[in-house]
Amino acid sequence: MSSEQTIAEVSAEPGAAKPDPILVADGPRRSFGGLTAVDVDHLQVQRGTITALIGPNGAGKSTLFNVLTGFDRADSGSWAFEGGRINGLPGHQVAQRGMVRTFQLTKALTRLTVLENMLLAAPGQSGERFLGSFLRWRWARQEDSNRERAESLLERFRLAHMRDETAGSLSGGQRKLLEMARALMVRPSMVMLDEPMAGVNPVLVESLLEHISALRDEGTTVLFVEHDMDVIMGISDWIVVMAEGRVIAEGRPDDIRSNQVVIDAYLGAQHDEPPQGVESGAAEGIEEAR
Ligand SMILES: Nc1ncnc2c1ncn2[C@@H]1O[C@H](COP(=O)(O)OP(=O)(O)OP(=O)(O)O)[C@@H](O)[C@H]1O
Repeated sequence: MSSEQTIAEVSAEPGAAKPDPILVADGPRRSFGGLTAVDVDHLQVQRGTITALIGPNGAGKSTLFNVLTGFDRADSGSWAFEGGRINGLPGHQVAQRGMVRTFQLTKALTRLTVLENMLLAAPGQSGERFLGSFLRWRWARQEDSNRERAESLLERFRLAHMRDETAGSLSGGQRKLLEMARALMVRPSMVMLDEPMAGVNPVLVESLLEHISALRDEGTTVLFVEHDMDVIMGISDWIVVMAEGRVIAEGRPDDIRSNQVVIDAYLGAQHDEPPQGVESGAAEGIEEAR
């Protein structure tokens, strides 16, 4: 039975148990001063699915991403990836275990070429100066395989012709492709994408969506934060909705479209802050579907 078939049988409720979860989180909590940014009871991500993490501005989505991937420290909670506890591990160790998140290219990275960006994201980038001759030989072999993988990912993401250009010369959409390609250098079993479509033109959105579907079809689990409701409803197998730090709803796109708690959360958030941009589109998308 495929993961999609099994996810179809899961009850649409916050904290729902999944048939084959790749990630299981118990009580991740993070506050900043008096503000509780994340306070999630329980969350499971089903292996082999595309799961969207959505919610109004300030819901805690990015903070939850940061905490789970070891790029921010939780106040409490424990979580396991592929059955092994990963809370407390730094980001690079979480990535080594196969759970990798994308990052926006920093200023420093935009000065490097596209190919150099890929190679920097490869495994085994440290310790070169301490290597003995045998290890240096092995390292060289590793370099060759990293380069091969980088070249083939650049082909796949249609960036090969840009390999020697600086990353800073890429368009917004091409940068998003590069961010995704970089994440795949370590052959992750789960990728976490933070707003992969932000600022991308419609043609490249299509291309990014195809890449995300292809990852799922190859067996990679995808968890992504996104605001565009058409994208979310169109591509997700499962949707997790956060508001005010908590998971307030979970389900398939059809469950979420008609979920009054979700509609209220978006409208409530808009009431606090005047609707603008994608946020207003998001709430309208949900309202239209009622
Ligand atoms: N480093 C920080 N210091 C203080 N407050 C923070 C910090 N990071 C996040 N917050 C606060 O935590 C809350 C959750 O923020 P977070 O960025 O996780 O939400 P989000 O759902 O990702 O929002 P958006 O969709 O706008 O990106 C917000 O109120 C935010 O202001």
